[in-house]
Amino acid sequence: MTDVLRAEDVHVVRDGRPILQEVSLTVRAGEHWALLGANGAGKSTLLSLLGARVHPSRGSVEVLGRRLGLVDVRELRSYVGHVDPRHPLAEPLRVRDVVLTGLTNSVVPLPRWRPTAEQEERAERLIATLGLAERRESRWPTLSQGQRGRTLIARALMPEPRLLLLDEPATGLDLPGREQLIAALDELRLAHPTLATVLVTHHLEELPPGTTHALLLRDGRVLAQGPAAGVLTGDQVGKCFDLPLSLTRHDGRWSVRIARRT
Ligand SMILES: Nc1ncnc2c1ncn2[C@@H]1O[C@H](COP(=O)(O)OP(=O)(O)OP(=O)(O)O)[C@@H](O)[C@H]1O
Repeated sequence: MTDVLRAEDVHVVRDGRPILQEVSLTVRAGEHWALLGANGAGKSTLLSLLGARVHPSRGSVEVLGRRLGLVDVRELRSYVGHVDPRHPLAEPLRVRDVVLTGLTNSVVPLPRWRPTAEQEERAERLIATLGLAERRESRWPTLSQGQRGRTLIARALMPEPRLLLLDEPATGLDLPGREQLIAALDELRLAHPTLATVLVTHHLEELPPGTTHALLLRDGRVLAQGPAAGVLTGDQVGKCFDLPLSLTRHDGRWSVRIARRT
């Protein structure tokens, strides 16, 4: 399988403080990674690095064989969809127009820019895949947080990225919103079999059943990584959060609780 992303021995230092240390990660086409760790462990920093928004202080990051620092970051970013729940949209754009801004990588439509018929068709298909067909004409301020999240995923997919980065996409969602998001992510996996994803979350309950791999970060270092079944265990996740944990998996979904002493 193709390497979509390869980070090797990456270090990030901010204000003289190490934020990430000795992080290596390879993501291949069709893999779906969960990135877990306590507050401040470095998850968002790692995601920004993978999305070519932050440069490593040491080590290398390659997106589709192109090395960060040696090629135009705008070119690298065009291969990566980054879904940021803090998307700074203030204007009352319609869902379909927000989705189309994924092509211009702008917050609002660029003046005089018009999509082609194929681009409009792609936007419609993604809107349908993300379960937003009935909302295509709704305006941003009238959308629920879950609908906004799914709109941003469709937007990030417009330029046909090979890698989709999702930073806590279920934050603030109610139960139906969270479940719709998880179903939409699984649908996406089936509709785009070569797409790779990296999803940051605090809650294992938010992981889609299609999650194939996991990486646990602790204090800026990789505690464990690899196929999800081997990494998402009570023992490993417990070490990551410094708690005695018990994990179970049912119908592809994970749940976690404090382990009871016997
Ligand atoms: N711009 C910055 N300058 C200095 N330190 C920073 C900067 N951004 C983040 N940090 C620090 O880097 C560490 C990792 O932050 P990061 O946001 O990557 O963690 P996280 O695992 O995503 O945390 P959370 O779960 O709280 O979102 C934290 O200690 C944070 O204070």
